[in-house]
Amino acid sequence: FLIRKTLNMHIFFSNRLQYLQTNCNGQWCRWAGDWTSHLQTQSTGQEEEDRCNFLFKIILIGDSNVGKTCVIHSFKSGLFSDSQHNTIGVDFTVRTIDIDGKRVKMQVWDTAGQERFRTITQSYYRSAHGAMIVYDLTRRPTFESLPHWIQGVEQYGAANVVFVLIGNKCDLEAQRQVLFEDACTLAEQTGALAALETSAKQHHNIEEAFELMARELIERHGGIVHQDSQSDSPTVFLHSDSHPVDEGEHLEKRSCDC
Ligand SMILES: Nc1nc2c(ncn2[C@@H]2O[C@H](COP(=O)(O)OP(=O)(O)OP(=O)(O)O)[C@@H](O)[C@H]2O)c(=O)[nH]1
Repeated sequence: FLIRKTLNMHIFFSNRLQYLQTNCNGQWCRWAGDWTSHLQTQSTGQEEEDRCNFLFKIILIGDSNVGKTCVIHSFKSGLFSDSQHNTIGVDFTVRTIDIDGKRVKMQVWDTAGQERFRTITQSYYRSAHGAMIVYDLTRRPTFESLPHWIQGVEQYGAANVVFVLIGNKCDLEAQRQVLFEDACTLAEQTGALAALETSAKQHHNIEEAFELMARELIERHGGIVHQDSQSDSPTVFLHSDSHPVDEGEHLEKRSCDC
């Protein structure tokens, strides 16, 4: 397979041989030339916030201090803080994004990377629709433990969970210990949807990572949109306590209390 590496290219799609290109500030991106991504930021009040077309649970896993919490904060608020406490157990945050006019609620679960929380965190894998497996590209050992994390997803997660590999801290280029090509190779070998490099600090590729996941999940769930009898807008849900399902299976419609 092709790996085209440019300075600004940090995302590789292992299955589709398509490339999302983005400049270093994440100002633009192009996916096989057919869409331009600028996630619209949402939430214009509680009522608006409560209405959504899809709900997906995404779990972030990976070694301690790779930047999972910072990635999530960056996604939620665009902010970065140098001083982060280690996550204890699990935590979650929610943000609704707009994908082609559909409101997609992303329930994002942050997990502790420390070994002592492993039993607790693994119990959350099962209900995740997508997993972001994060390593720190300035620390090679965090990349080398990815197969172990992937194995955990395969063992404890649902059969069809979508996962991506995320090399965080790409703002620290001078300290890089993992080549992007190595991540691409691993992504292809393990069936990951994509390999991406992000910087939570510079908010680089953060939106793109979550949008990529959302688009894939919508596609895998058939992109089926049922008409909600209560409103003009089409609404479809995965239960907030749902498990990932085979394509087109068990999509549930309900009022939005996600
Ligand atoms: N330079 C740089 N530092 C980062 C980035 N993301 C996170 N960090 C720093 O890396 C350290 C660890 O970040 P966390 O988000 O707490 O890491 P974590 O993976 O959630 O750690 P656990 O909660 O122990 O699993 C913190 O000091 C952050 O400031 C980044 O993109 N660039």
